[in-house]
Amino acid sequence: MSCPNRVLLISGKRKSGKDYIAEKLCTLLDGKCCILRISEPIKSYYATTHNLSLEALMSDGPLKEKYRKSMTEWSEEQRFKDPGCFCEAACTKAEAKELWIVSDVRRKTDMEWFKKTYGEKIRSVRIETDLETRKDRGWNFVEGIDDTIGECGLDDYDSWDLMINNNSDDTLKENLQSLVKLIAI
Ligand SMILES: Nc1ncnc2c1ncn2[C@@H]1O[C@H](COP(=O)(O)OP(=O)(O)OP(=O)(O)O)[C@@H](O)[C@H]1O
Repeated sequence: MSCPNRVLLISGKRKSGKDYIAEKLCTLLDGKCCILRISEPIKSYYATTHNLSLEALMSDGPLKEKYRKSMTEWSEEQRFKDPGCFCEAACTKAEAKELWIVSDVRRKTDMEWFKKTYGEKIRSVRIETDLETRKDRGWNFVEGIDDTIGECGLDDYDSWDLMINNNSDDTLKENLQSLVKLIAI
């Protein structure tokens, strides 16, 4: 496993814009970072066993929604055996870069694993986005997803290093500046 100087953990509700912010930040830091997704090893398994395109599962398209529930159930079984298994699998595959951005931290066990593994290198951000905006971006309440630990596990976490609003691009520049400051090595 390669070792970065900084690990930025991004959390937020579905369609809050975690990937969007991660990609904007990554582009701004041109070449110094890479984005990790804890969901990647889960989707990788699914793509292989269901003969699906991993790319389509990773993107913000309908395939991801179709399999989300069943992937969540399978991943819960794996986490029951080893809570950090997908965090570890995502890090094992990551490129050697100064900064890793983990764009889908969803559970307290994720936070715990990263803190235990990368200690002082960790910075965390929670993205807050209004319900109406998330709906405009395609979110709607799905029983078995939006009321589970994978979506609500960090709702009551109160030790974020930074909280940002992502309701529109009006605050994007300001948000990116705050993030750059936060990850200063
Ligand atoms: N500030 C923004 N301005 C315009 N569009 C945005 C903004 N933030 C996010 N979006 C759009 O909203 C949609 C959802 O964003 P994104 O996929 O980043 O959310 P997410 O939190 O990663 O969602 P999920 O948890 O479902 O993976 C995308 O189409 C993205 O382009």
